[in-house]
Amino acid sequence: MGKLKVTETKLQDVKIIEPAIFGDKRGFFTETYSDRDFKEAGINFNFIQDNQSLSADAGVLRGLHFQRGKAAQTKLIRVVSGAVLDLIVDVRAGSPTYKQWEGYIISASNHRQLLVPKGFAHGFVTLTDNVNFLYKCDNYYDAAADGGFSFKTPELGIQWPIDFDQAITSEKDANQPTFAEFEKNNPFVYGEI
Ligand SMILES: Cc1cn([C@H]2C[C@H](O)[C@@H](COP(=O)(O)OP(=O)(O)O[C@H]3O[C@@H](C)C(=O)[C@@H](O)[C@H]3O)O2)c(=O)[nH]c1=O
Repeated sequence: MGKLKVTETKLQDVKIIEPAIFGDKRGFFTETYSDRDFKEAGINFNFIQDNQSLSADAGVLRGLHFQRGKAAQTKLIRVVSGAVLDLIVDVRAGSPTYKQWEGYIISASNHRQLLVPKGFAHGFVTLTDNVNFLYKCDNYYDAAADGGFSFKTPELGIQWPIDFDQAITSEKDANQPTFAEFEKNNPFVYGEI
């Protein structure tokens, strides 16, 4: 039995990973990332950048984001304080789950990690104050390749657990193009990224 519990999701190539947690009277210990164990579990990426964001309040909404072209990123995300609803959309044209979305509760207490493949738009909304959100990426940040579309995407039927009037967002995210605009020049093709 491996140290990692890996669960497939309804979205093609998206996995939830739960490392072993060793609890005792002091608290717990866990290996949050072992290159060997992840590769043995079939999760074989060359993660080269680690990111952290702090969202001070519940109701912060970041997304929906991706990097285009050669700068596309696989992300391995987790939360070390608080809780989020992490929400991703498969935007790989030709994917069996194209345009499908799913939300996952990722929290400090459930120790879940989410593997977000290249060609997914990614975002999250904080469900608590003081969310420290960590993620590994297999490609460097490239401001020129940074992209996104609006979290308000009625055509995708996304159900965010928040009233958009209450969401705390960046200026950039408040002014992202619509999904329909994004789709006219969708750079992601299933099997080619
Ligand atoms: C993402 C990123 C941002 N930055 C800089 C750019 C900017 O000045 C500042 C804040 O950037 P943003 O507003 O884009 O940060 P944020 O809205 O938190 O962006 C992140 O959102 C989540 C949902 C993701 O999926 C990530 O890939 C990333 O897009 O940090 C870097 O230097 N390196 C990075 O890797």
